[in-house]
Amino acid sequence: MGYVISLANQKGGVGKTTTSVNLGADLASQGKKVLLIDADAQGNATSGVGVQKSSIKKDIYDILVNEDDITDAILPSRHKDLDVVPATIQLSGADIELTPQMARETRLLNALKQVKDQYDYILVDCPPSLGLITINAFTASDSILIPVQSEYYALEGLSQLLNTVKLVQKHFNPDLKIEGVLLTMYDARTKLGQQVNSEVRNYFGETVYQTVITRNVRLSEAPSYGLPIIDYDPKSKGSELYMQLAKEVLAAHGE
Ligand SMILES: Nc1ncnc2c1ncn2[C@@H]1O[C@H](COP(=O)(O)OP(=O)(O)OP(=O)(O)O)[C@@H](O)[C@H]1O
Ligand SMILES: [Mg+2]
Repeated sequence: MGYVISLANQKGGVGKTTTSVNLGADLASQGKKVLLIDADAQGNATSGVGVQKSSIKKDIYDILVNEDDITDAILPSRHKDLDVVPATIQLSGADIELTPQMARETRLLNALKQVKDQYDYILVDCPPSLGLITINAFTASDSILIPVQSEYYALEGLSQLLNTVKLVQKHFNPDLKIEGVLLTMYDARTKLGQQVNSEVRNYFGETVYQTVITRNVRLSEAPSYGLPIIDYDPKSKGSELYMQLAKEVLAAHGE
């Protein structure tokens, strides 16, 4: 049965998509069957795994708003054992369109029931907001992985995020857990980086991964080639670190 992990933080540009794409590809490289769900209208996870816009017939908007069959939206990525449900700019109107609809929070949960047993892990790349799309992701998830950028105000907004988790636990998904907190774009040479690292560990304790993702220019280049880092530059530091993260995630699941 597929284990569903949402990658979420309503702060923009903290590494949600980079982590979704690379953790997804690395779990697949470790022999897992992975489905990556792009739940952001920017469609960065979609292009990041090499899916061409012209090959998209249905996308996550059709699943959430029209309740179309999710199997019609799933596409293979260029990485073995990594499939994707793409997103397009269409999704930008979904929050407003969903608002007056029935069972608007459980659309993704219901859609995933159909394909859950075909995957080991399902990763949902959330948008930088706590709106209905993120609520759908949390309602459908077993757990949430929170990327935190090693910058000033790293912890800002996290209490709001945790509050949304609590609301979803209360109303829709009592078993929702925090999978882990991941420090991203870390620069060990700066005092600030070290400070944020210890602040985040003080706040979240054991939940923070041992693996810390440092800044690595290869990680920012890979998406423009439509490749996860393991295919773009497997020997890079970024690739090594995301593989380490994948192993840490697997170990936490007893694998
Ligand atoms: N470890 C890293 N080293 C260098 N660049 C990185 C790293 N992680 C992410 N980036 C770059 O930083 C930018 C933001 O990352 P990403 O798109 O993963 O964040 P996000 O949280 O998904 O953003 P959004 O909130 O807009 O969806 C991207 O250009 C990405 O390539
Ligand atoms: Mg993103």
